[in-house]
Amino acid sequence: MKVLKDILYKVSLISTTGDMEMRIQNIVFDSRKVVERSVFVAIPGTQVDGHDFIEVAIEKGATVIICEKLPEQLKDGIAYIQVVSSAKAMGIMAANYFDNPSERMKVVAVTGTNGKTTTVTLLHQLFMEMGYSVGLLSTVENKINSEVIPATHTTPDSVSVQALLRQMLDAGCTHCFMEASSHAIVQERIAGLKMAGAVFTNISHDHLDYHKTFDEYIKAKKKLFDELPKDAFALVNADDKRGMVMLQNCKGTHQTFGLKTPADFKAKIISNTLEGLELEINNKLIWFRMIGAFNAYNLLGVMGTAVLLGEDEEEVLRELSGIKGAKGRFDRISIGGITAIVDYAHTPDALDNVLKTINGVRTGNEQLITVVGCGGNRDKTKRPIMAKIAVQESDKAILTSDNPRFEKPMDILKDMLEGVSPTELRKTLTIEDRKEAIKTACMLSNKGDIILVAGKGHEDYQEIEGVKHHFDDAEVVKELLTQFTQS
Ligand SMILES: CC(=O)N[C@H]1[C@@H](OP(=O)(O)OP(=O)(O)OC[C@H]2O[C@@H](n3ccc(=O)[nH]c3=O)[C@H](O)[C@@H]2O)O[C@H](CO)[C@@H](O)[C@@H]1O[C@H](C)C(=O)N[C@@H](C)C(=O)N[C@H](CCC(=O)O)C(=O)O
Ligand SMILES: Nc1ncnc2c1ncn2[C@@H]1O[C@H](COP(=O)(O)OP(=O)(O)OP(=O)(O)O)[C@@H](O)[C@H]1O
Ligand SMILES: N[C@H](CCC[C@H](N)C(=O)O)C(=O)O
Ligand SMILES: [Mg+2]
Repeated sequence: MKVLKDILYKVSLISTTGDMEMRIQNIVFDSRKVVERSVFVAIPGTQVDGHDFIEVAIEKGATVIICEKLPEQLKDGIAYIQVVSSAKAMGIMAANYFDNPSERMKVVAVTGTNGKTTTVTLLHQLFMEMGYSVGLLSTVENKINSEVIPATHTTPDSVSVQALLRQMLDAGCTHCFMEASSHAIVQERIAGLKMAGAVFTNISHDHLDYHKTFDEYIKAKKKLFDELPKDAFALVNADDKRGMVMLQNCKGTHQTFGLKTPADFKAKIISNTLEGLELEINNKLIWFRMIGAFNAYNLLGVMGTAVLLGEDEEEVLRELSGIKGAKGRFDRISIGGITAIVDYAHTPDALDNVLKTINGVRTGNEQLITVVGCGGNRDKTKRPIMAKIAVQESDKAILTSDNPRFEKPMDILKDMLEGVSPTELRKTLTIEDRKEAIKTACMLSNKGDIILVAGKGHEDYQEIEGVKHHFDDAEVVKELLTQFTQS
């Protein structure tokens, strides 16, 4: 058990009332999870305000309340701590509670619209191959070396982040590679973390439902770099025009990577096929198993990070050359002469990149059929753009459901269809049921054809009205292709 005043170290306080020597059990931000002697942190959210649950939390046993606005009536025996930002205070308190694990490890955060999971997964695999004990926080899974801890978010809440880092430290980890989503940065889920470095992959259209404007979305990513300490490195994609924006107010060491503009870490694409990428780096030709020009950026981000963490560039490239990447990112399934690609592209830029990659390597004699949908209760403005890209860059597009969440799938499909011109409707099908959509793509395919199933990648569920039903694109594709090519 910890003492209250100790976990408040470095928190910006407005006022305190009550016994600062109080012993506390844990830190919670959800009144439903309060136990005896909990610290309850009241956070204003997107749905409700945590301040409305202060009384309930006290009834359940909370003895410390962290809040931005003090309740009108203060209760005896309870410590009330007023702070500027409850979310930020929670991150710092969680770090103190777990004895600041990030100060004893090298933690690198990766942000950007696309490529975060790929970059951190490659880094995790690379450092494991190089003999380190390594932690991973990612959309697909969290890991302590090879032990998998299921992930619920791309970046967990700050208490979970610190608890996981503590477990990593206890397991001997020297490094942790983590994704920093824009939601997490704004919601201060990474407050209290000491970063050894941060990486910016790129920024393109996504999450405008949450950030409202593209400027606000850029600001969210930039906050990660603004808050880096002096001894950290900031590695950004120089070919993305927002790369330099990230560095504007960054105190850390500025470093860049790129394929087009001069950069500290640069490469040239020599060949790009469905088998992999050949890159020229520092006058050496190196073969990688990753597919698509966009992965050249991810590889450069990984190489730059490893070198900035003090690793030998030659060894890094040797190991990186053999690594495969994250699940559900350009996964190829070949059955009966038909190639299916399962990919997590769920933004316009990602879909465009994946389709351009496929179009760049195909012969043109085969058909390319794309099956894609858009998630419900997420940025609506990306829907027509994604449909337009799918239709324009494929021979046939089958628009279908992704995770409809609490929206009606047909409403999402209507938004998508807004992006398809009347002439392109000829090559567009709309099939709400995702399995039927994949089945139709398989039935329409002949030997040599390519099917892209985009949007869900590694996800093994389809979320409908709050319930996650088992659904795995790769599994469905394998089952149907086997059925059709054998009959
Ligand atoms: C929109 C969003 O990001 N929401 C996150 C946010 O919840 P919120 O602000 O909506 O919370 P709220 O329901 O309004 O409640 C406010 C406060 O009252 C508390 N409360 C609420 C009810 C109650 O009875 N008692 C109580 O104490 C809540 O615990 C909370 O502290 O804070 C929660 C705790 O950290 C997150 O779980 C939740 O993620 C939701 C589930 C979510 O879907 N988030 C997605 C959009 C997300 O974060 N995605 C990014 C990746 C995006 C990407 O880059 O692709 C991620 O990092 O995963
Ligand atoms: N560097 C990149 N630039 C553009 N597109 C990319 C890049 N890397 C990956 N992609 C595409 O974006 C998709 C998602 O990649 P990845 O999962 O690595 O991104 P992410 O940033 O972690 O996404 P999320 O925000 O959902 O966590 C991939 O399936 C691929 O289609
Ligand atoms: N991290 C992203 C994942 C989107 C994946 C896609 N399948 C969807 O459900 O929209 C989000 O929460 O917006
Ligand atoms: Mg991710």
